[in-house]
Amino acid sequence: MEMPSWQRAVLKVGSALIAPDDTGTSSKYLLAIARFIIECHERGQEIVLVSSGSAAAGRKHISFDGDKLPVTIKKAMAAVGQNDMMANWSRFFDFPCAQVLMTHGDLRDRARYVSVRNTLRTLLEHDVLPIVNENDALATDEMKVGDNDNLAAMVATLVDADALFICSDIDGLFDADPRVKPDAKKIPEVNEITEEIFALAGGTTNKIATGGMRTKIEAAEKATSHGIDTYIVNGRKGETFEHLLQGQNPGTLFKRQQDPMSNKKHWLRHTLISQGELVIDEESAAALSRGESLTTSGIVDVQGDFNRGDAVVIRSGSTAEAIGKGICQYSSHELMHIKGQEISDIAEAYGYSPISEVIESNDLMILEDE
Ligand SMILES: Nc1ncnc2c1ncn2[C@@H]1O[C@H](COP(=O)(O)OP(=O)(O)O)[C@@H](O)[C@H]1O
Ligand SMILES: N[C@@H](CCC(=O)OP(=O)(O)O)C(=O)O
Repeated sequence: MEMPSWQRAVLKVGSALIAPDDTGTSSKYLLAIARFIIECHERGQEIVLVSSGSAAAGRKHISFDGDKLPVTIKKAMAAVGQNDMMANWSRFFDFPCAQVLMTHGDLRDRARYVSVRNTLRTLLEHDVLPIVNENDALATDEMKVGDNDNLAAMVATLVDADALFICSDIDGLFDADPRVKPDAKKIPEVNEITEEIFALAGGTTNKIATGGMRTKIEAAEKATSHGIDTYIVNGRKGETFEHLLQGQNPGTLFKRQQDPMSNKKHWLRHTLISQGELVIDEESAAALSRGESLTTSGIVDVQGDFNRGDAVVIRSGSTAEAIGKGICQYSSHELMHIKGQEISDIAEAYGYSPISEVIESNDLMILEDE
């Protein structure tokens, strides 16, 4: 099946390909992937590699026999294995590789997001292969993306890629997990990612992997809504990369949406994690869908505990539906006092003139925009 052409792609490689057993990194599957990267490089197509496998590689240095890997052990494995993983990749290329480690903290802060974006773009301009991973050794639960499928989708939007290739140990998305149902059928193309598509996904059976199929579909949802074609392919098969080089889809293609979201709206929707909720009245909901800002007077209720600058979900008081998400200029504590009031009344009651917009239209994404 023919695939759309692309100029810049993010290639995500899972742990099962980097370190397939307990003996550390292996070149078994990487050789074919590296050849693909080199061929793309020679054709002038740009690649950003998102590589898992630091923890899997670190198993060789830090032994652990139990069933459930403690977080501290996994972090230590990641710290030592990251080095091996980078060295394993670098030896295949005669162009330089750059290690870029990030956490969700670097992506949800707009200034840091722009800074990472500039670094990645500069590396590409200078013909360096960026190799991205989550900074597992340092990331806390609150700070991490948690899986490299979603991280790869965020990186793909960061660098404005036109394709995302997720290389796993399976031929694509099947109508059930083939390891559980051997007669499951592969789905070559997905035009729209619906709840039914998510329902097909099972978890992973690999102890050291993170996501399973669900996080790959989440990644596809993020990337396709930014106009990026997303593929799940089998990185264990050399012919996968021959097909890709010939412009043939060897796995599952999730087709990009025709009207992709702007960069900032995409970041708001898919990168920022909301810390609370604002319930608003009907009049305000109508104003928001006309592109206006959210003001204090339309807020009926405030839920959660958030600070100024945090993202919040906006919910309609009449239908209880989530209608948008935005960056809030007030903390939840402040809003509890001033919700439902006109700005002039607040000024009179509290003796100061607060900012009239609780969420500026610029910092707001309405779900019906998608
Ligand atoms: N519907 C499905 N189609 C294909 N694979 C699925 C499905 N549901 C669950 N899986 C499982 O997802 C696994 C791939 O995810 P994972 O182990 O996290 O790999 P990676 O390390 O490449 O991220 C497959 O080996 C398969 O067992
Ligand atoms: N950042 C982690 C990998 C996380 C992850 O998503 O793993 P995988 O499911 O194998 O892609 C590591 O390098 O070990």
